[in-house]
Amino acid sequence: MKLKVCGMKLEHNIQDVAVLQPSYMGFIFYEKSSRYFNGNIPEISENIKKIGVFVNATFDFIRGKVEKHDLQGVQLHGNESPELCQRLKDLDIIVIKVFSIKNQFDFKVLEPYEEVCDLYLFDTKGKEPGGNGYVFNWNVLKKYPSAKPYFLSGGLGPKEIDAILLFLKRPESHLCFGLDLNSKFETAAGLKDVSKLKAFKQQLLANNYEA
Ligand SMILES: O=C(O)c1ccccc1NCC(=O)[C@H](O)[C@H](O)COP(=O)(O)O
Repeated sequence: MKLKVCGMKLEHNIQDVAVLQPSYMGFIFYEKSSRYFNGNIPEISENIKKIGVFVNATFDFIRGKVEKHDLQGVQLHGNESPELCQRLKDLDIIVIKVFSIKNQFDFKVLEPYEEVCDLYLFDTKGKEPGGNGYVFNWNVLKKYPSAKPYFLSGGLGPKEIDAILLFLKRPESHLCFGLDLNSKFETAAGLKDVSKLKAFKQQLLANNYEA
């Protein structure tokens, strides 16, 4: 099970979280977010993929951030078109398209994205485009029609570990590729609590999920 720690902001905290070796780290390039990243990413292990998070940004803006920060992938949280996803995929980076869910979801909207992104991320629909801090109804994923792996996201925190472990035993989770962690592991916006992340990872490992 891959772990993605999203909404990293401060250099020392990035380095501390990197010690835990999450597979992915997310940096939010959306000015309205309290986790907006406007710094420099310190040297971290090459095993950690750096993912830029965007909301309805232009191709040139995204490419600029990919080049400046040597990002290995992008995560798109707005109404980005399949054409934009294709242009980004042509840069040879990982393209993660986000879809937000509450109690229902029309999976037909995935169809135009099937060929043009690498992974989906299912987040909770809320007031903000991301980082809303609560879970959606995972039963919706029982109808997931695609063969594409996805990240489960939205309000995942230490208190959700039992529910997550149960979910991972259910058939609809068989394409769940990773867990995306954010606000439930913070002491302040963008500042991750390393001990909470460490404990969460250990609980996954204890249940035989490589993380
Ligand atoms: O976290 C934000 O502030 C944010 C703002 C705008 C777009 C995306 C954002 N976060 C991206 C993520 O991948 C979060 O991890 C995801 O939305 C889940 O967050 P949370 O509900 O806090 O666990």
